[in-house]
Amino acid sequence: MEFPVDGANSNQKYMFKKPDAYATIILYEVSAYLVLFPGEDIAMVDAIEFRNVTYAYKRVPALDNLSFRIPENSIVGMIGANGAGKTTAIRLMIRYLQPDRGSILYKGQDIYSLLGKNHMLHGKWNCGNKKSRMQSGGGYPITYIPDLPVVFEELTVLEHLAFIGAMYHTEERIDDLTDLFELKAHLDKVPGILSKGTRQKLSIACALLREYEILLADEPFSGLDPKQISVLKERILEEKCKGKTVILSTHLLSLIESICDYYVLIDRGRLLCQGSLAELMELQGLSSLEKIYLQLSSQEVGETEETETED
Ligand SMILES: Nc1ncnc2c1ncn2[C@@H]1O[C@H](COP(=O)(O)OP(=O)(O)OP(=O)(O)O)[C@@H](O)[C@H]1O
Repeated sequence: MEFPVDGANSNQKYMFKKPDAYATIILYEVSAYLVLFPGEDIAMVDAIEFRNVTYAYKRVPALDNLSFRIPENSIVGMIGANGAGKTTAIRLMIRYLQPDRGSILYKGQDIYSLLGKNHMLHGKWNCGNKKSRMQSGGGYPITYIPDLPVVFEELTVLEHLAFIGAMYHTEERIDDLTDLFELKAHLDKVPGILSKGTRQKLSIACALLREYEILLADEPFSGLDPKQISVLKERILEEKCKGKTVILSTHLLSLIESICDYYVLIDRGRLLCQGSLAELMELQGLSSLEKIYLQLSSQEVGETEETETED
């Protein structure tokens, strides 16, 4: 590798005879950046960050001072027992619910600061064309596969897709998605006569139809046959290759172990642990995600039982 030498152009930024000196100035600039922006992680940006989030449904506590991070451009598995708070965390991320305490950040910005209050709930902020959304600062580009498909009972499969495609100006994707999820034979049917798995595929196609940066998927494999599970896994990996972030809430640990880069384990609304599989395996001295989950969740139950007995 050649480095610029003195004399050629005195206005050039780095003029050193030795590679060491060149490297030194780069190190100096990186260090200066870290001093100026100590909270910034150059290598890993957070797509989403929960900071001490607490949420209760009236008097039912669901999340308790929960903090975790979702690294950008990764596939993240959100894992926890029934009632642990995964769906609640997802509903907070899509701004369907609002935290009682704490904050949720999207790339370092409070999710509620991203667009005006009038656009906060139920996807209203998505209205308008692509250009106006870009002009409004890029908005909050999250799409969502709910745990139970949300459908309009009177609309056919094609009408669902045409409606959403028209809203987001992405009609051109309908053909590919109906092909991919084998929906072509069902285009004229209303949801009431579809099988559970086909309703789920409609829900997935609706979510993938729009432009987004983060895909939140709550039990997305529910009801899918083995071929379609494989199709969805492939599609999720492709989305990551395109720079997207995917958050998967699921109980199917062995299924997601092959695709997730990072895990967030939740128990009764609190964080059990988070990290890559390698980090978690090293930390816990165990060889699989299932073993880690079973070990940590049984520890937590044991601790609680002890406390309750003492009381
Ligand atoms: N609409 C609601 N009203 C009252 N309590 C609720 C409501 N939704 C959830 N909860 C409670 O909040 C807690 C967290 O539930 P949540 O659905 O977030 O758990 P989860 O981890 O998604 O569970 P699962 O794996 O069974 O889907 C539970 O105690 C649940 O009973």
